[in-house]
Parts: sequence; structure tokens; C-alpha cells
Amino acid sequence: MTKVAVHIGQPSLIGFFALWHGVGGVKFDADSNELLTWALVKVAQPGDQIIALHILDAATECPASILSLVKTFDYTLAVYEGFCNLKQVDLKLKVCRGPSPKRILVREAKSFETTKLILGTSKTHNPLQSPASVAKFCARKLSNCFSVYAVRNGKVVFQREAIQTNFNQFQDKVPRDKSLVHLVSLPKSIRTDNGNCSYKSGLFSKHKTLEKNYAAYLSGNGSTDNRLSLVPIRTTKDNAVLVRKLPGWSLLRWVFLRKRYHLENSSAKKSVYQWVLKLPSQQSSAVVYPDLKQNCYYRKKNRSSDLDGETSAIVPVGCEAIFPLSACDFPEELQSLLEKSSSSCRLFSYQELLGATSSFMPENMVGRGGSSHVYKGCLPDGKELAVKIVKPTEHAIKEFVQEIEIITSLNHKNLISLFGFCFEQNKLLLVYDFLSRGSLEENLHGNKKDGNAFGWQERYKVAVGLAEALDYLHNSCEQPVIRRDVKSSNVLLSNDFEPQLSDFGLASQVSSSASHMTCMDVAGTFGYLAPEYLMHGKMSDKIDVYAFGIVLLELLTGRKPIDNNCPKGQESLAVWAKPILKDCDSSQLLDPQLGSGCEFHEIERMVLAATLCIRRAPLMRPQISLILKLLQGDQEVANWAEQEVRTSEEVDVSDEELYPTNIESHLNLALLDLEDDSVSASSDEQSLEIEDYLQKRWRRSSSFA
Ligand SMILES: Nc1ncnc2c1ncn2[C@@H]1O[C@H](COP(=O)(O)OP(=O)(O)OP(=O)(O)O)[C@@H](O)[C@H]1O
Repeated sequence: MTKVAVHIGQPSLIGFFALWHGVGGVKFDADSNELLTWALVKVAQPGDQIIALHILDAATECPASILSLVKTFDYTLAVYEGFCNLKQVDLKLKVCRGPSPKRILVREAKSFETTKLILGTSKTHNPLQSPASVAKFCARKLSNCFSVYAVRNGKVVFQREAIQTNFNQFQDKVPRDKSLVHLVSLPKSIRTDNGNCSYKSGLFSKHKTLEKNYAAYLSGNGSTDNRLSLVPIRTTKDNAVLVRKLPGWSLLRWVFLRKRYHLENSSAKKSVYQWVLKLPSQQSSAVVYPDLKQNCYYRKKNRSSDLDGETSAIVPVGCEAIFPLSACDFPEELQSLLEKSSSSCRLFSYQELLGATSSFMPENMVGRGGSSHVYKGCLPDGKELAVKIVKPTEHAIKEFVQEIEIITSLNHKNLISLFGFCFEQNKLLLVYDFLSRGSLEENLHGNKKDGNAFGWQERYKVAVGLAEALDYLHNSCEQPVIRRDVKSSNVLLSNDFEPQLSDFGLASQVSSSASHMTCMDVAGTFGYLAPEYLMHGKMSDKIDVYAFGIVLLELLTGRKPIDNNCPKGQESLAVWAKPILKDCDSSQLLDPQLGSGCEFHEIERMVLAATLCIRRAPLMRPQISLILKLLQGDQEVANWAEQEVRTSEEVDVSDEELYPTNIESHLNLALLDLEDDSVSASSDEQSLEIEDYLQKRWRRSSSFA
């Protein structure tokens, strides 16, 4: 399988080069996200390969930055993965270091035989270098086969179009598996002059086990320059690190396992290309689970089991080999949390959870998320549990503590409650009540799909319950919480379809005075991400409202937020549904699985709610409290909502005329938002007035008390 695109007349490779001098780590700030989104939406064509290059500042680089890089890339790739699949572009992120970013750009462009270069500069990291001046330099140094653009704030500020194409030349030279040219060469600090690797003490000093593994790796096989190549098709003289669109975990895993691969599979002579194709998918990359203790023990005796000789698939290797959590004392925060909530939340020992889950027997696994595996368990008294094993990552402990902190401070019937947790070295586990019907996603789109059991009444109950949970989080709990990752897989269903919002790993507690903030790490799930959050990292409670709107659409239509099996142009649920919502034609919208028993007024209200929630401009989206009232059948709010949808119709129509939607992606909504501040602003004001008016009415009217 090769991903090299052959599109006559179209670019096969696009180099997207943002100059970010990473200071104290690699960060994809709002500028970088904006530039990458711009390149993907405006320039990339199906089949293109995009290489996003980050230039690291060697002076400020530290081991932590290399490690945080993997995580940052994971986040970024996860956010863009859906869009890239949809648009059939292959996105790769690459990091280089060196004294002259301009020269690196030229060299990289030549080495990848890029046809288009898009340059931008992160204002945060590199305020001095203007993208236009760098682009001019590159244009001078590169032949006229290359198009060069400089982009600032979503606008092209320099443009040099290619005069002749290097397509043929490209086609001749590029190996068939060109798209898998991924280089992970060693950083300068660990190379000797002859290009071989040398271990420089202290490089990984904060990560002792990592250090040990690394040293072990170096001491073994490896006189080649590309020892750390993820796919060593090409050897470079540079000091580049490229992280491919693979599960981020695989990178570290690969880095540390490759030696063994060579030693133990050298006779197999499998190409690494083949090997990579056999890597487990992100979903199946069980890397670091403490539940595989027995396997670890077995592997100590027989190391070759780290890589399955037959399939070349990587089998789990035990947590310490991948990302060790440093041995640390029981965090004070957890201790005080336990004391505060001892009646509802208890500390489990790992042994106890091993017993409850039959040693995390594979048959007991009920689901997996991006950073966890979940097992069903049962205590001796018969209580059923869901035990979530959290992957140990660099920030795992912090996030683990934060999740416990947030979840134990909340109390609502539609929020999952934490039954307990386990914190032992390298083992982070969360213990919840077991919800027998699994997630809403499974009930709508997965193996628990059953049109008869999960009918209209049940779906409406889920919508109202979820709105109640969000209303509580935004407006009623002591410190407001932005949930950030509202999606159907995070909604669990009890036996009688009472929804419970789960997984507070990304939740953020916000001060009630801060109406919105900007965050650097855009995290969440593609298909549910509000445009302003995806594009600018603008975070407010309205991003939850947007995601809730997508869940409402899922409930109404039975469709997934992004479905690559849908006809072209209809893959994005939001983009597909918008014109139908505008026509108020619910018959086109409704899930065919929904038989009779649909209550017309409820459908109408849910359609209105979804229409308002997925509005592009955040301030045009009502507060969740208003949506809740609408779903609960408040006639006054329903009248307002109808009027609101009708009156804003024209704004939407003119927007679509201005910006054609043929890209048919969620991301183009983001761009509309970016380019259309004037429309948004005036609409925002209008919406504020209405909300203000209604708030006042509620205060006046006893029926709203
Ligand atoms: N308390 C529970 N009871 C029953 N099943 C559960 C429970 N918690 C989680 N699950 C199952 O495990 C799956 C994974 O849950 P988890 O919260 O870890 O991940 P996610 O939300 O799907 O993904 P991510 O963490 O990437 O957002 C859920 O979709 C659900 O099927």
C-alpha cells in the first residue's frame, strides 16, 4: 500500500513550513494551528502529502522538549486526523534543528521534492522573523519548480508560483513508498563527529528508565546513521526528528524496540516498510498496561516476545519500557482528596483490582479510549465496577490528580461518580460504577445498536439528561467546569438509559469571572470541536454547547459526526445537516431506525436546539441553560428559539454565498469564522440582547423562578 498520490497537474507534496523556534518545548500555538489549518483547507488536494516542519531552537532544547514533542504531535495529529482522512491527505510532522532556519527550509524542500512551500512564523516563538522575508529567501534559493507562499493571519503575504512543474522529475525519482520516508535521526547532542551515536549523560537524566533503555539501545547494534529511523528509507546528514502519523506511543516504543527487532528478527529480512504497515492501529496499541504483568514476567524470560516474530506486530512491553512514571510519593493532593471524600471515594490496592477483574482478563475489557483501557470488574460483595487503566504518560500523574480533583468536587445524577482509584508506582487506575449499557456511541453507532431498545423516548431522555449535566457544570457547581470533550463515547448509559457524562481528563475548571480563555493545546475529538476552539484555541462554555449540538444531531439522525462511508460532501454531520436544519425538514433528518413513537413536538425542539447549538459564532449559541429549558418544553423559550432561527437565516445564507462549502469539511466552518468577524460580531450582539432580554423576563416572571 502506498500513499503516494499521482495527480497530474496537482501537487503531490506540500511542505508546510512554520518557523517555530521552540522555546522550552514544542508548542503548537494558535498561530501554528491556524497556519496548518490554512494549508490543509486552502491548498491541500486529495492525495497530497503535507509535511509540517518545526524548527527547534537547539540552545533551549532539553530532553523534556523531545519527550513533550511526541505528546504535542499526538495531540495535533489526533485533532487533524479526521480531517486528513476525510480529505485524503497525508500529514506528517517533522522537527529539525540547526542554526539557520532559512537554510533548513530550503534543504528540506529540496530533499522532499516539495512542490509547494507554505511559510508562517509563530509570533509567540519567533516574533522577529517575518514569513515574507523567509519566503523571499527560499524563493531565491529554490528553482522555479517550487511554489512559495508566506502566510500571516490567514492571508497570503508573499506568493511565488511555480513556472514549471517538477512533477515528472518527482515521479521518476520518488520511490513507490515515498510517503513513508520518515526520519528520526539523532539529536546533535548524542552524536559523535563520525556520525555514530554516542550517549551524552544527562540527556535523559530526568527519566532514568528511559535513560537506561536508551543506553541499552545504544550499546547494542547500531553503527548506522539512521538507527532511530522510524522508516529508514533515506539517511540524512541533518539532525532531524520526524514523527510520522502513527500513534505517538509507537514512536517511543519503536525507538526502544528496534534494537531488539534487529537482533531477533535480522534473519527475517522484512522491510521496515512492511513492518510499519503491520503496526497495530491506534486503537489496538496496548502499550503500557500494568494489567499485562504476567506477560512482562514472561518477557523477562523471553525478550523476543516484545516483537511478535510472525506478524512483526509489537506486543505490549510493560510500562517501564515505554514511559516510566517516576517513583514518587503518594501525591499530597490525592491524600487530602481521599480525606475529604472518604465516604464516596476510596483507595484501592492494585492487588484488589487484579482480583476484581480476573487479572484484567481480555474478555473483561469493555472499551478503550485514547489514553485508557476500561475493564469490567466485580467486588466480593457483588458490586460491579468499571476499572480504567490510565496510560502512564509524561503528564499522566498531573492529569490523573486533576481528574480525581474535578470529579470528586461534582455531584449530579447525570455525571459519573468516582468510586475510587489506585495509585501505585507505574499504575494509575480509576474505578467507577459500571454502567451496563455502555456508551451512547456504542448504542447509536456500534455493537450495542438496537433501534427497538433505544427508541425516541430513550434518546430524548439522554438529550435532556446530558443538557442537565452540562447546565450543572457550567452554572451550578461551585467552580464552573468546561467539559471540553463532550461526545457520544463519553456519555454512558444506565440500564434505564439515564445518561452519565464521564471522562473528565480534559475538563477545565474556570474562574466564574473568566468568560473565555485561549489555550495552547487544542484537545478534543474531531467532529465535535467548535470552530473557534479548533482555529484559535478560544475556550469557553460555548465549545461544550457546540459539541452538545453535534450529540443532538447524532441522536436525531443516528449518524456519526464524521463518517467516511458517506457520499462525498456528506461526511461531516454538521455540514450535511445544516441546510436540512435550515429548511426545518426533520423528515430528512430522522434516523430511519426510529420507528413510530416519535413525539413531534420533542423532535421539533431537539431540531431547534441542535440548530442553535452548532452555530458558527460562539456568542450566537445560547447558553446551555437556555437549551435545557427548550428541551424541557418551555414554550416561551421555544417561541424565542423559532424566531431566532428564522431571523438569523439570512445571515447564514449570505455567508454560504460568500464562502462556498464545497470543501465540505468541518474545518471550513472554522475558516468562515476566522474570516468573518464582522458578521459574527454583529450577530453576537443581537444574540446577547435576546439572551439578556430573556434573562430579565425570567427574573420578572414567577413562572420562571
Ligand atoms: N463506567 C463505565 N461503565 C461501562 N463502560 C464504561 C465505563 N467507562 C468507560 N466505559 C467504556 O469504555 C470506553 C472507553 O472509555 P473512556 O472514558 O476511557 O474513553 P473515551 O471517552 O471513549 O475516549 P477518550 O479517553 O479518548 O476520550 C467507553 O466508550 C465505554 O464503552
